[in-house]
Amino acid sequence: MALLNFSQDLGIDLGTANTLVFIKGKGVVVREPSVVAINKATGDIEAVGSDAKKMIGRTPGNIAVIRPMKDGVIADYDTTAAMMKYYIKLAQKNRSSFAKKPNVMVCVPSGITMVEERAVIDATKQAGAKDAFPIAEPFAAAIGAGLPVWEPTGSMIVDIGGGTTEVAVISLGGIVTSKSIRTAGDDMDDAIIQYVKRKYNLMIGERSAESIKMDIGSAKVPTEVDEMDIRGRDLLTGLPKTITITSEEIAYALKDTVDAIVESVKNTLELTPPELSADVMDRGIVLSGGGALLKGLDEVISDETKMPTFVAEEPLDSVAIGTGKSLEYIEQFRSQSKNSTHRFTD
Ligand SMILES: Nc1ncnc2c1ncn2[C@@H]1O[C@H](COP(=O)(O)OP(=O)(O)OP(=O)(O)O)[C@@H](O)[C@H]1O
Repeated sequence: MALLNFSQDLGIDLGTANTLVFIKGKGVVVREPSVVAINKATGDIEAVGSDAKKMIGRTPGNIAVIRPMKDGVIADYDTTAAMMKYYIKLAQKNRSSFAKKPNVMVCVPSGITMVEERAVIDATKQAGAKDAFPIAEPFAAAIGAGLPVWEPTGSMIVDIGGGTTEVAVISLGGIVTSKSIRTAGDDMDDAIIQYVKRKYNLMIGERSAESIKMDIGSAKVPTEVDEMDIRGRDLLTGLPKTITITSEEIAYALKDTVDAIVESVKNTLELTPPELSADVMDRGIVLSGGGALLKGLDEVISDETKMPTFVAEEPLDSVAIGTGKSLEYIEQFRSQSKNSTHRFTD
């Protein structure tokens, strides 16, 4: 019975774009979009994750597709709790009915307010956690990217997600300087939508904008120009129309967002004590999160800061892996943080 009665603790990357669940000993077992489709009449959940994401922009009037997280924090509490419950169940599908509720390490942006953080803790408990421990996202990302966060040396991480970009310099198990801006991948998609609308009078959806970004998007004007056909609704005639767009145009559309990200990295470096800056100079800046996959972003950051810059090995999984690895320090989190990341980030 003792074996059946064990609890399998979880690490959760509750992201604006994607939610990932990590189980100790197994690694990342759930990797799904943070999207839920709800029947407006009954309130029932129709689909969660990739099935719900496919419905974006394609639903009949009675179904609403919701992205319950915005800018890294909970925008729709009940839907977030329901989504987490679904993913926790999915992660534990072979769990014994005698197993105890899991403790959950869940990431939150470093710029989160106390109220926003409390909502994440409560939603995680409502979703089935025995106890929930918030961990600052850049700290988790740095652990997941394999940086030596516990050592007396400066490690710099830039985590670019869907809703937030988190920049932090970490040493001796704590965040020394950090900056969290609510500008990231979603803003890139929006910039592409606005550019196509302004230049071509063409309305495209957020899923199309995201695939343009992933296929031909880049942080700087590319030396070899790519082209892509995109379809949308002509705002003048109201009819469907196809246009061809170039990677040069997309780099131009993304410029303001990329500049904001670069600026946040520079601001953090300016506030970093000199010894730690010297460490970062030696070891380089590490980029994580899906936004790190934007072509040329590492080069632009390196050019602008004059620091070597690398993309983490599995940028989309770094935060989840970090929350999972932190489960080993759960007692430390329990006594030190008393459920607040603010002690780690202040
Ligand atoms: N190849 C790619 N090129 C550019 N952007 C990409 C690529 N792959 C994924 N992305 C973007 O990465 C973002 C999602 O990253 P990630 O899953 O790390 O975010 P998140 O953790 O859900 O968000 P947040 O940390 O802000 O809450 C999306 O905006 C997605 O479009």
